[in-house]
Amino acid sequence: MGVDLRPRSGASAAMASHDTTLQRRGLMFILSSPSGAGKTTIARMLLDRDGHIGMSVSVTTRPMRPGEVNGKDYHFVTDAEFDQMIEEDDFYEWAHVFDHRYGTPKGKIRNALKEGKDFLFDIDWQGTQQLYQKDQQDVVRVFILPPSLGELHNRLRGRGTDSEEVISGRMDRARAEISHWDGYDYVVINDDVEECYTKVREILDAERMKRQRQTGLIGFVRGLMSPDGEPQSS
Ligand SMILES: Nc1nc2c(ncn2[C@@H]2O[C@H](COP(=O)(O)OP(=O)(O)O)[C@@H](O)[C@H]2O)c(=O)[nH]1
Ligand SMILES: Nc1ncnc2c1ncn2[C@@H]1O[C@H](COP(=O)(O)OP(=O)(O)O)[C@@H](O)[C@H]1O
Repeated sequence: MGVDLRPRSGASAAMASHDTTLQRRGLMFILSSPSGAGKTTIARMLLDRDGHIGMSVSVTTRPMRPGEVNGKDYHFVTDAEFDQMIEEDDFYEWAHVFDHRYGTPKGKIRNALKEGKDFLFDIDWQGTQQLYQKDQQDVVRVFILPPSLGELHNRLRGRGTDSEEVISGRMDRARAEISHWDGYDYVVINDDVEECYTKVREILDAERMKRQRQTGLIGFVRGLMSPDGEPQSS
């Protein structure tokens, strides 16, 4: 039997006009991968195409790469500045990665989550574990794998941002990083970039719909069950 797609009129149009966008809690969407597998590429696609997610910009002591922007890709700081931030308890988490330190600043994340804002984190497995221990209910962990180690090497070379020595250090660490795949909720292989993006996007959309994140659901269902049966959408 077909579905009636004709425009609605009268009472049925009024019934259909309820705003059923329910209030929800934001989430902390973590993307991790061995260096070169494509998490920065996927993160940028999400930021460009989804107006509801913001980036958690990490602080790092590593030098800026050509094309990177201070305050957008990272907050680039000296060792002394990083030490001071640790002392002042400014980090949610921080870790040594390669020869440098990286950390997630506390900023305004907690309050923004309550208001329904989502945050994207490009952090490694150590940071992921720390965030998960602090805030299991808000964290969604996605691990991106390359289709092969040969392709990973090609991508690191093709990116053109690291010397051969740095690339070989990153390749040496790739196996160790991949061994943490089972500490994640989802694992996606980045072969074709658009396909990978679509899968990551589907994960994000489904996680946003989770019952426990939809804080407006209780009021909505109470309204439905009230004598007049009118939903309340906050
Ligand atoms: N724990 C933690 N790891 C981070 C943070 N920021 C970046 N990283 C990780 O540090 C690693 C190196 O990052 P980067 O130098 O940008 O190299 P890339 O992964 O090759 O682009 C990556 O695995 C990032 O996910 C952070 O705030 N905390
Ligand atoms: N699916 C893909 N196919 C081919 N090249 C890719 C793909 N995904 C990413 N790349 C390229 O590989 C390089 C590494 O990607 P990047 O996003 O910087 O990785 P990561 O942030 O994980 O270190 C970049 O030059 C990027 O354009």
